[in-house]
Amino acid sequence: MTHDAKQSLTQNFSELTNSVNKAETTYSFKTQRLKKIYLSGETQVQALRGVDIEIPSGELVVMLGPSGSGKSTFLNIIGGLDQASSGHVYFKGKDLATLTSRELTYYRRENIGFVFQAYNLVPSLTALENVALVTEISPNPMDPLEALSIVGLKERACHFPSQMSGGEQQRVAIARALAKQPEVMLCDEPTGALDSETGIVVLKALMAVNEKYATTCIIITHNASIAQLAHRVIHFADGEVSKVVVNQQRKQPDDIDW
Ligand SMILES: Nc1ncnc2c1ncn2[C@@H]1O[C@H](COP(=O)(O)OP(=O)(O)OP(=O)(O)O)[C@@H](O)[C@H]1O
Repeated sequence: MTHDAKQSLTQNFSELTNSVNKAETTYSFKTQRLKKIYLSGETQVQALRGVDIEIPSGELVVMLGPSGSGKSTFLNIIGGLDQASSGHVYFKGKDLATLTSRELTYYRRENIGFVFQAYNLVPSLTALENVALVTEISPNPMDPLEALSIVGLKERACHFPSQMSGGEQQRVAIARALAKQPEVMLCDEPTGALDSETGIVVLKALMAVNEKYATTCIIITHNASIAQLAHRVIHFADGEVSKVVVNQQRKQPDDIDW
């Protein structure tokens, strides 16, 4: 695609999201009757059974629920990695279902930072180069070194992934997601592979991102203690939201029992 075509698409999407009803813009996401059915041979799996939820901008949200309750499916759909079978996802008021696949690519690239349990760093690139990979294709990136500094790794910028611990590699992955200055960070089990001490450092990095940039952070975890850090806790059960709890008091990562 030519540079002009890219610019035009980017502009179109910005116009789409900027032209939304102002009342909607305090929410990063709203979903309505969101359903997802996976077909596996002759079997149908109802992963989401009609999820209605609002996720306010700037919040740190934790999603809890048993294995298979639909958390990752939900995250993948709101992140534009997968499509719902029916229902709606509104990002700042704009229905994702109306976007072409190309617009969806721009939506993901410009608005969403992904962090997964696997760090997915390029082994032959330094920490700084891994972060710079993303900033090179982002319209509004921050300096990669600044992103590394927010996660406490400025001094490790020239190190390769093999020279870093799991927690450090995950912090590089967070810096990489953060460096494009996304509206939202979607984190699927970001501490799943880490011991408690390292996990706490990673959670501190995510909280720093949420506080410093008001980035909406949505974190899936199996560790119920992590819910104490959140503004809002969304419980999933059997493809539905079973409960939403707004924490009146939040804890700091150092104060939770892992
Ligand atoms: N690509 C797929 N094809 C078929 N079924 C799928 C697919 N992805 C997920 N599922 C099924 O959908 C349901 C919800 O899965 P999902 O991964 O969203 O749950 P989860 O709450 O994230 O689980 P976990 O905590 O184990 O990651 C499960 O029954 C799962 O087996």
